[in-house]
Amino acid sequence: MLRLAVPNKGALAEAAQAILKEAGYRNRKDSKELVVVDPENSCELFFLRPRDIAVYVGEGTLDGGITGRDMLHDSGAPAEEILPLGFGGSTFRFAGKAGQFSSVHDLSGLRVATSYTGLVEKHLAEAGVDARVIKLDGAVETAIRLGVADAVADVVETGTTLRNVGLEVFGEPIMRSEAILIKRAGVPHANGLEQLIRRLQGVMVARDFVMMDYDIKAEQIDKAIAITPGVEGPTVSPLHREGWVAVRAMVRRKGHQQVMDQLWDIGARAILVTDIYAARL
Ligand SMILES: Nc1ncnc2c1ncn2[C@@H]1O[C@H](COP(=O)(O)OP(=O)(O)OP(=O)(O)O)[C@@H](O)[C@H]1O
Ligand SMILES: O=P(O)(O)OC[C@H]1O[C@H](OP(=O)(O)OP(=O)(O)O)[C@H](O)[C@@H]1O
Ligand SMILES: [Mg+2]
Repeated sequence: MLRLAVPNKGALAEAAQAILKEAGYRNRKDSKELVVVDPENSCELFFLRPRDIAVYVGEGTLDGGITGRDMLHDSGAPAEEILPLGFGGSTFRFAGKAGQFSSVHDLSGLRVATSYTGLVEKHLAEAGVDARVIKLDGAVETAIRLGVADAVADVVETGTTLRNVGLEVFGEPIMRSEAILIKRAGVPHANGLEQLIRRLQGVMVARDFVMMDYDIKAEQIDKAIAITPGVEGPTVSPLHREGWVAVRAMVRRKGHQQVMDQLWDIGARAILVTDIYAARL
């Protein structure tokens, strides 16, 4: 039985539950359900706070989990990333009053508020900066106005939260984060983990790619294949029309309209794009 940790709240919860559902695992019926048994997939899902997930997985009580890369590094738990999941993207950055700071070195002797003390202390130590790290649970952006800190270090996605309180980021990003699948460091994959990885990869492929079909004159096929090389090479079949072929290839969803334009320009017609419902490459 694969024992898996899933965020029960916060920015990653909904998308983590959605990707597992798309991968064929059972979902919980309501947000009060903390454990779901999924006998068809030999799996047990434990709904936990995102911050605690690396701790459970690092201790070996759970075989795998979904959390943020920043939270994994912050925890210092002996767990490792095995698959980035392509959602929940953010950067982890220092911020302060506009114009006051330009690099991490300006923090020397000052106070930095954060909920990610492990991550920030490590970063400051690596930069050789001696600053005091103040641990807060959340809403850290307010700490400057209330005089608890001189700067903050927090998750930045759109930057709206910072702008709303008149702060701006400074220095290099401390980390680029996204949702990741983790397991305990240095142990072999538990039973069922390989299958989970393959299924999640399949969901990401189905999300990132579309299927493109079109007809084109056989003499143009080399140009067409250069535009739509597919994953392992496109399928080219004869068309019931002298001198024409039908082509089928997977194409990245992003930019597929430009690909259609290029195909049209070299004479492709009947260009059709369809969603991929599920995939296993
Ligand atoms: N606005 C956001 N956009 C994208 N990812 C985010 C955002 N806020 C947080 N995250 C990511 O989500 C993960 C969990 O953070 P989250 O804020 O959900 O947890 P939390 O602060 O412990 O919970 P809560 O905010 O519910 O108290 C982290 O990896 C973080 O990088
Ligand atoms: O750049 P933005 O798009 O504004 O997103 C970043 C904000 O989102 C998260 O807050 P959350 O809602 O998790 O509250 P918290 O600070 O209390 O954890 C994070 O801590 C930032 O405050
Ligand atoms: Mg938060």
